[in-house]
Amino acid sequence: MYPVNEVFETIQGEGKNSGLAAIFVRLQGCEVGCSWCDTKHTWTLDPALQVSPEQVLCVDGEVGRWSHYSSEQLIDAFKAQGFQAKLVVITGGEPCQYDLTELCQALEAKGYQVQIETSGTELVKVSDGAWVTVSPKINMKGGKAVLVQALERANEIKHPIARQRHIDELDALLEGIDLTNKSMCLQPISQIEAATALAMKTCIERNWRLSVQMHKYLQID
Ligand SMILES: C[S@@+](CC[C@H](N)C(=O)[O-])C[C@H]1O[C@@H](n2cnc3c(N)ncnc32)[C@H](O)[C@@H]1O
Ligand SMILES: Nc1nc2[nH]cc(C(=O)O)c2c(=O)[nH]1
Ligand code: SF4
Ligand SMILES: [Mg+2]
Repeated sequence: MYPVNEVFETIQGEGKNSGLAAIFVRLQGCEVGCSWCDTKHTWTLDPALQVSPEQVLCVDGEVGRWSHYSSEQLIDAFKAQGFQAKLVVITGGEPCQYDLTELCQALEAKGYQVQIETSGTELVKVSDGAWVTVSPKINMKGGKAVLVQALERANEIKHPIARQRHIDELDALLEGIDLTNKSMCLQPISQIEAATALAMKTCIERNWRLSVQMHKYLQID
């Protein structure tokens, strides 16, 4: 069973899959504590905020409520909601605090492509076919060996940046990691103008991809 904060269908707004229709499954719980996190309501698994399964089948806003779901119950819920998307994005919170292998396999058996959004602070336990996006949280919980496992498994590295220091930290982190076949993205933190300008400049220099959190400009979830 997985603690689910919200399930909704929208357009993937980040990374290489930007623009694709996607079902989002947001798992509750994260211990990393990024100061600029845009989903702080997912940090705590508060027993007082456990609700019935039907209540998480819509966007949460900022409440932080959650309910337990098995893989089969999630797939049944997608059907009951009439969702059409073929991409399922598992995010959080930090989804990799849970072993996601069985969930990925159950979704893939039903024909879904699975994408995982993770911080690299926990070992990545997913199916071989899952598209893993690592948004590395440097100098935070987890430690170097865990982060290296996540970076090596990553299909995509999507780094949130505001200042040059963040790019320098990423470069140091990626030393020794084989980037062949990895999609590289820079994502400006919180639509800050200077961050966006720096991300664009660096993406042009390096032939990387700009990820602007399209959903925030579109004012959708
Ligand atoms: C909310 S996190 C959940 C998944 C996982 N905990 C992680 O950090 O990758 C989803 C994505 O949003 C990014 N993010 C969170 N807050 C942001 C912000 N204020 N500006 C830009 N990106 C942000 C994260 O870096 C991550 O790529
Ligand atoms: N539309 C949309 N795209 C997203 N891509 C990653 C998201 C996330 O919160 O992990 C996210 C999200 O919250 N909404
Ligand atoms: S790791 Fe992800 S969910 Fe956790 S605080 Fe950082 S951005 Fe937010
Ligand atoms: Mg988000």
